[in-house]
Amino acid sequence: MLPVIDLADLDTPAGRERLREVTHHVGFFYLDGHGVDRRLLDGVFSVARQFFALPEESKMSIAMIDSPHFRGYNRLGGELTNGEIDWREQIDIGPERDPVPDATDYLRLQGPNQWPAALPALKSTIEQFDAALAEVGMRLLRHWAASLDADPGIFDDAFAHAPATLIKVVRYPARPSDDHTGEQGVGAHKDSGVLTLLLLEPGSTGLQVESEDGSWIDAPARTGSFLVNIGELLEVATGGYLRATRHRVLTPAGAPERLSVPYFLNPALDATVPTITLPPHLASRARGVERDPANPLYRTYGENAWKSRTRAHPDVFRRWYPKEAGCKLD
Ligand SMILES: O=C(O)CCC(=O)C(=O)O
Ligand SMILES: [Fe+2]
Repeated sequence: MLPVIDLADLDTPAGRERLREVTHHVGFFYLDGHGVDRRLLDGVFSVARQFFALPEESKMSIAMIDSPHFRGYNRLGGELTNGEIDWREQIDIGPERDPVPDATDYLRLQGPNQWPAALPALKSTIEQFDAALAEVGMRLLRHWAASLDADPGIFDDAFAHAPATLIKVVRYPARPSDDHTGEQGVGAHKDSGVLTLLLLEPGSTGLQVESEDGSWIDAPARTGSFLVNIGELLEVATGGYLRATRHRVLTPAGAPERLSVPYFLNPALDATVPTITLPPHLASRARGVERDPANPLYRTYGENAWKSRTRAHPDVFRRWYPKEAGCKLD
């Protein structure tokens, strides 16, 4: 089973050292003691269920294809990971801001969300969820910084101004037992930001995490906990000391429905993630940042985000940025 960490234990040096070592080796853990009200989390699942139960045309009224900022709903089959179709429908929600005038490159990700007129509670519930999780995420980040002998506030500047958090509300439909077309719920990937807090429905299965020896371990839901993992930018900031762990969701024939709400804490689009100078006893154990020609890692968050958004949603990329998409995708 994956390790469990209680947020309250991180106030001691021993607790922080454990956080650091767990994230060095495994990169994933269950977080207890986060203090987020259970009623709020139940409310998130309740609006998620209501949204996915809406008629197709209501859901498509906020389709991502209509957003130049990659916000909104994708139906089953609307997203790719590793070039393969994922078996999930989802809404992507980011910070509610005006678009940047004449934006180029990744600044085009800034803009308004799309909210369904048929379900006003979605917006208010997600706003409360966002506020609660931002606080938990920032606390964790300060603990990580301290555990690496860095100034606990080293990440604050990058986050304080216009963080580009992404929230996904996701449903993997049950796969019929006679559907043998594939088993990719979401393909194996690293998260592209700094840190992810994943809210899972009690009882949900299908998520797997890659261990250090390359085998896959199951990460079932644990009641009352968030599942936490780091993203590529923390791997970059620590020279690979902390591990952005590859993970995937399997939905083989007969798999039950799964709902999840990943909360990706990210810095400002134009923020460059600071590099932490590790003390010698840690530096000697840093593995360096993984180099994968198919997945270049950038220190500016927006560049990383643009890479992953355009790759996951080539239809949106082509519709709004046809010239650029033509060069990259064809
Ligand atoms: O749905 C899940 O449990 C995991 C989703 C995930 O890894 C992602 O969206 O990045
Ligand atoms: Fe992920």
